[in-house]
Amino acid sequence: MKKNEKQEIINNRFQYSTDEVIEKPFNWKQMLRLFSYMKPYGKGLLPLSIMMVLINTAIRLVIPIIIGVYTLDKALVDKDMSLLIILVGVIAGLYVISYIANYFRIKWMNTLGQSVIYDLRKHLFTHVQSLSHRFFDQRSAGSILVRIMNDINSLQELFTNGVINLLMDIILLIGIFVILFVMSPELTLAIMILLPIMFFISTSLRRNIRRSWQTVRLKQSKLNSHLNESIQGIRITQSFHQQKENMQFFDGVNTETFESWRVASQKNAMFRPIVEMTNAVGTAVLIWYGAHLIQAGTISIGVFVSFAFYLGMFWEPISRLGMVYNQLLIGMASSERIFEYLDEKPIVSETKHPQQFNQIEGCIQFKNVEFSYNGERKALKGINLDMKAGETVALVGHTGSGKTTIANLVSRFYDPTSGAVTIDGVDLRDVSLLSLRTQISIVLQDTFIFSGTISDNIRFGNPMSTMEDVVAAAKAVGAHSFIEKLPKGYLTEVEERGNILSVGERQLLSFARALLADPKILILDEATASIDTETEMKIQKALKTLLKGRTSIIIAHRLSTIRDAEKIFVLDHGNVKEQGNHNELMELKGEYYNLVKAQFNMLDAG
Ligand SMILES: Nc1ncnc2c1ncn2[C@@H]1O[C@H](COP(=O)(O)OP(=O)(O)OP(=O)(O)O)[C@@H](O)[C@H]1O
Repeated sequence: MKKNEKQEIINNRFQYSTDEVIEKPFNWKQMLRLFSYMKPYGKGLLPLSIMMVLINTAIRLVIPIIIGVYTLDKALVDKDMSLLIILVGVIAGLYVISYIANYFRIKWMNTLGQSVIYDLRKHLFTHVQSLSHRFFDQRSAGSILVRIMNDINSLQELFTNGVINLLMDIILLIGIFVILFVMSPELTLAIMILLPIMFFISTSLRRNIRRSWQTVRLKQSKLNSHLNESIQGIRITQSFHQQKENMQFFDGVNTETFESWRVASQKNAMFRPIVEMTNAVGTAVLIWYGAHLIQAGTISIGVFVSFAFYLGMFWEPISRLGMVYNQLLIGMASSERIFEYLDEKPIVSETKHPQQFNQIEGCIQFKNVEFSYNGERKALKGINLDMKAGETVALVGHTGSGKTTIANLVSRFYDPTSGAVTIDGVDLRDVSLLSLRTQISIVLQDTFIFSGTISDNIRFGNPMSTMEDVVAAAKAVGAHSFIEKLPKGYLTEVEERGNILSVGERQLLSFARALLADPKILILDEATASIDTETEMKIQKALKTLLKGRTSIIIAHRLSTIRDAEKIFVLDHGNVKEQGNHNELMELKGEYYNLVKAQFNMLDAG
């Protein structure tokens, strides 16, 4: 294979659904929404910071007048030394006040900015946690991370410096303009003629820059998705010795990110030279036309000097406004993406007055339930299921037949496309989600273990339970003996995903977790598919304890584990093909019989 072809294959090996470019014009409504996060500080930090800004700006505006008009034109011309000393003292005093005001402005603005970022991140994370499974089906974990971390971080600069700089610069500009105009309208107009030219050049750059920053965000999101996936899948990568290829892909994405940054910051950098060029032309106009006005006796030397001071001060806020505008553009792109998540409604939502499930029997019914994940292919095609309270029900069927989908609907991670799922006769759409999920525990084959101690993991569904409860639950499901052998027993720290534990041990842990949560309904998805016979026997014993007194749905490929189930549903392409207990179904000599026989033959052959 040619080198290029190989690179092409590598470049296409991972496809990440990147966020589409959200291309909208500058949106005041959105800005207001963003700034509404400052509202809680509207009576404290915000007015205090604004006050500091006003003090600082007023001082900066008044100093050139004192220097030009009073020091030069009065004290020096009149040779009034005592006035000169007073004026020097006043200027020094004003500078000290301005430094102090500046200190507090920076301090308070930083606190305000950090607080806004804290609130926004909290709001976004709380909201994302409440979203339905479909939201997470459609997005990579990496791209969600980018929004909660990077997009919010990029607003930090805007809230700590941007907003207040904007205010300060606008006041400065208006102030300077008014003062200049009062001092000499002709000279002001001569200099200001450059403003529209500058405005025109900078606006044409704006759109361009905005797009570039959006591209940067997209590339970053792709990079994050790949990083996240690479680390999660590192074991598979290493076992298939694909590190080099992975690195090549990473390198490609990394280079794209770098390139997009380069382009965006290059465009960004063009603002300053434009401003400086205008500054130079402005100074030339001032010297040429100002000298002419002095000669004509229209303005004094003091006014001319004040003008020079103000002109020096004038371009600085203009150039900073360009920077703030960029921050606003980055902020716009980020906030659009943040608000897009915040506006996402959970597709599984509660009615206005949902019913509380406090004490339930646990009788589950599926009535003509049809369901499709994507609106195209049906995962369930109008099925009817009847599970009595306290019954152990098994779902079997070939891969993709819809078993997990049934479990998803019982937990109401999705709503049926048509038909209804009921518990104790109540449609799940009318039940409070919290009260429903408190009644249900799910044990997945790929048990998720969180970073923390073993006991924290068992306690996950019932954080208030005592250590005695934790140990009792572990003993009941046969997990106690292996936990005891761990270096620190129940206090042993396990990292994310529980890598130090075997699959069977993780499963026993999740059984203990489920038992401690004491649910009325238990769902075991493929819970015993990947363990050895000895562990399986242990787990069978544990299961007996676990299933007692609960309605249990077991999804298992190992048919031996469901022999005792009161009812077995055999699924086929989203339909219920057969139902009955083990003996009835064996007698039927249908699909179930064939499945059992196939598995028996396979074991025999093995
Ligand atoms: N999140 C999803 N988005 C889109 N389609 C999905 C999703 N989850 C499952 N499907 C599809 O729905 C169908 C039923 O899937 P389901 O997970 O219920 O099968 P299953 O019987 O549990 O399979 P297995 O035994 O392999 O776990 C399959 O065709 C599957 O491809």
